[in-house]
This record gives sequence, structure tokens and C-alpha cells, in this order.
Amino acid sequence: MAPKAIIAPSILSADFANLGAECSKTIAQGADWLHVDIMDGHFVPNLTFGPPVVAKIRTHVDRPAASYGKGTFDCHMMIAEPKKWVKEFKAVGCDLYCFHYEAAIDSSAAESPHPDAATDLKTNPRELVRYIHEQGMLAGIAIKPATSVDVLYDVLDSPHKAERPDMVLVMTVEPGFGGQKFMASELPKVQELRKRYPELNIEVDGGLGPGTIDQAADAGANVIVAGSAVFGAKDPAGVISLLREAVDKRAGKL
Ligand SMILES: O=C(CO)[C@@H](O)[C@H](O)COP(=O)(O)O
Repeated sequence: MAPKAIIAPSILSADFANLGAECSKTIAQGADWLHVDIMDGHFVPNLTFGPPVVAKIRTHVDRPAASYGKGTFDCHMMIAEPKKWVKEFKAVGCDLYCFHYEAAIDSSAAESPHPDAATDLKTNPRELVRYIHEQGMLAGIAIKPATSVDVLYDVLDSPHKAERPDMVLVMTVEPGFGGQKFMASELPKVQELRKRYPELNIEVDGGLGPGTIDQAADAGANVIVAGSAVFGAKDPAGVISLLREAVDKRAGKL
């Protein structure tokens, strides 16, 4: 049976001039997590924000009482050097550090070592998951649409629990921007993951909303990122509960 629904609105679609209030309001409207999109203008062709902004918004949202709890900051690291920023994001209140598989394995992107990072900035995904766990965060691993789901089996099947991610993120748009069209072509990846890993948290991100949630839920996704569908809604609380019901119905939780 698939795990329960976790609804994680993407604050990329929030009003940046009122970000702290937007975050606390969204949690009050029923969101479980906040999906925090970190973009470096290198791994993706867009820039968002870094640790100082995350530290500020953290003061508007209570830390989760337990792992995966309400108020979890789910930081989606669309950055070329994911290992470099692990400690900084832990320090400012990140609870789940989700890196891209493509960035972790691309040694060409490592330019300037960071003083706090371990010596090798590029590493294999198992080592990076272990490193994130050692810093006291949950670990996620994300794949872009062009990446095959097969690349994840090595890390998901590690014999060592510390090397296994707590969540997989299957992108259903090209990462970089909110408000794009949902790519149903990515759902077979979700189906395959759900078949192999019934208990895994599987997140989908990009183009999710009332019109696409049924397909994603049918495929087996349980962690739902929605940016424009929540922040652009007249009734954000209604959208959040609709997304949750769609997932929990399929997972047999209702
Ligand atoms: O990571 C990203 C974009 O790269 C997403 O989190 C988007 O911000 C989702 O926005 P919508 O498609 O839901 O509007």
C-alpha cells in the first residue's frame, strides 16, 4: 500500500514580497510541507534564492515535530554542486535535501571547492545520501525528464539504510520554471517505482493541479508539489484537500 498523501506547495509561485506570510498561510490552509525551489542559474536557467532567504522564512513556519511532519522544508536543489550546500541548508532549517542525480554525477560542474564541504564535491549518489543523513536531514533524489528511472536502482537498493534516499522526485516538467504543462510521459517512471518500492515516498513536481492529479495518483505518486495550482487558486485550501483526497483514495487511506 502506498504511503499517505503529502501535499507540498511550491513557494516559487508565492508572492515573494510577502514570502514569510505566504508560507505560514499555506501551512494554515492545510499544506503538509513547503517545497522550496533552489535554483542556481547554472543547473537550470533560472535563479531563485539561497540560505539567507530560507533562514528568514523558517522563522514563519514551526519546525516539524517529527520526520516528515507538518512544516517540513522540502528543499529541491536545482544546483550544479549539491554536496557543497548541504551544511548551509541544514543550518538554515532545511529538513529534506533533495538533490538532482544529474548534478551529483556530473564532475564537470565542480568548480570551486567550498571550505565546509567534504573534499570531493562530486560523488556518487549513495555517498551524497549518506552525507545528507549524517547532517541530520532526510535525503531525496530527483530526476529530470530525460533521465531514465533505472539509474536510481543502485542507490535505492543499497544494502545500507544510510545510503538509501527517503524520497524520489520524478520531475513532470523540465526544471526551472513554474506554470508549465504537465508531462504525462513521465508517469511510467512513477508506476515502475511504486511497483518496486511500495513504501517509498514518490514525489511529482510540475503541472500538478486538479486537472492532472488523478493521473499522478493512479501512477502511485504520494508527495504532490503544486505551485501555480495552489498559490493561483481562489480557494487554496480547497485545492490542497482535493489533491490529498485524490492520493489517499487510491492508496486506500479514505
Ligand atoms: O521545480 C519546479 C520548477 O522547476 C516546480 O516546483 C514548480 O515551481 C512547480 O510549479 P507548478 O508547475 O506547480 O506551477
